[in-house]
Amino acid sequence: MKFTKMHGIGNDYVYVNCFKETVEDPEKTAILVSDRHFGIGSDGLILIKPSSVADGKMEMYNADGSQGAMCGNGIRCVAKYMYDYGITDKTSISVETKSGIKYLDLTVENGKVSAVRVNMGSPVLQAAAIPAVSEKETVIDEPVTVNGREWRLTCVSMGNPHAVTYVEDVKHLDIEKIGPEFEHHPMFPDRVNTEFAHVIDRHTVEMRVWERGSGETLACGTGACATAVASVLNGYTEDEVTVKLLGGDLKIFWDRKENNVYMTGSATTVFDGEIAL
Ligand SMILES: N[C@H](CCC[C@H](N)C(=O)O)C(=O)O
Repeated sequence: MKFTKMHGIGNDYVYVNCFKETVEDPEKTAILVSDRHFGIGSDGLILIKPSSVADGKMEMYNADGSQGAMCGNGIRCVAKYMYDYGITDKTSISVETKSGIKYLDLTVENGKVSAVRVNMGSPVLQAAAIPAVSEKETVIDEPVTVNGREWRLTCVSMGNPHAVTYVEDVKHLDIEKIGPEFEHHPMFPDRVNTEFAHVIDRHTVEMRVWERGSGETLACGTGACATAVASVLNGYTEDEVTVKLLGGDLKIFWDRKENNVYMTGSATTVFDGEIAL
């Protein structure tokens, strides 16, 4: 199987051009290629496919083989791949996802995409996509007990479920211990992506993330959007927020008039390869 290794500020995936290749069992393939010792090493697998309703289609799988409904860092790399590898020559494109069609604007430098701005759509505050709290309108103060202490969650869906909680110190967080306890908490029957955020000022938040199906990643695009929305809802920041992650920064703007969240960030190609499956 031919593939391209790419990352969005360190959130790395194996990308397969399914305009040319076919992946018979994407769940199994995701587990295999994601292994950082016996495979290629990645946070998961992303298939770039033709679409009947958009310029392309993104199908995303976490490292454990579970399918994700949306991937912010991934869709920026999908757009870069589509332009750099000649699938499209447009600099404003659409990509079909399990969470609807997303619209992207590409920044091209020396003939290659260097950055992408994504309209990530409207945040779902009713937590309809988060069954545990779906009866609530806007979930700002959902208490949950993890690791013997109570945490305050702001639950936001960006097409996939996120629980944002605020901490004083993200650096010394025992995320390997508490991350899985949030991910598998009974209040989230579909599991959840959890963001541990610290507000730096009214335009800046730093954050670490424990992703559903992949564990701690260096960055999470949908998680950065959820964190920005949660920070505005809690009155901590303005509508324009730089989210600082281990792998780099993402610029998030929640356009309250449109009720759309815009995410701007880089996309990087590492290498092309071929793996015998
Ligand atoms: N783990 C996520 C999918 C990947 C999201 C993340 N890598 C991003 O950049 O948005 C989920 O199962 O909902």
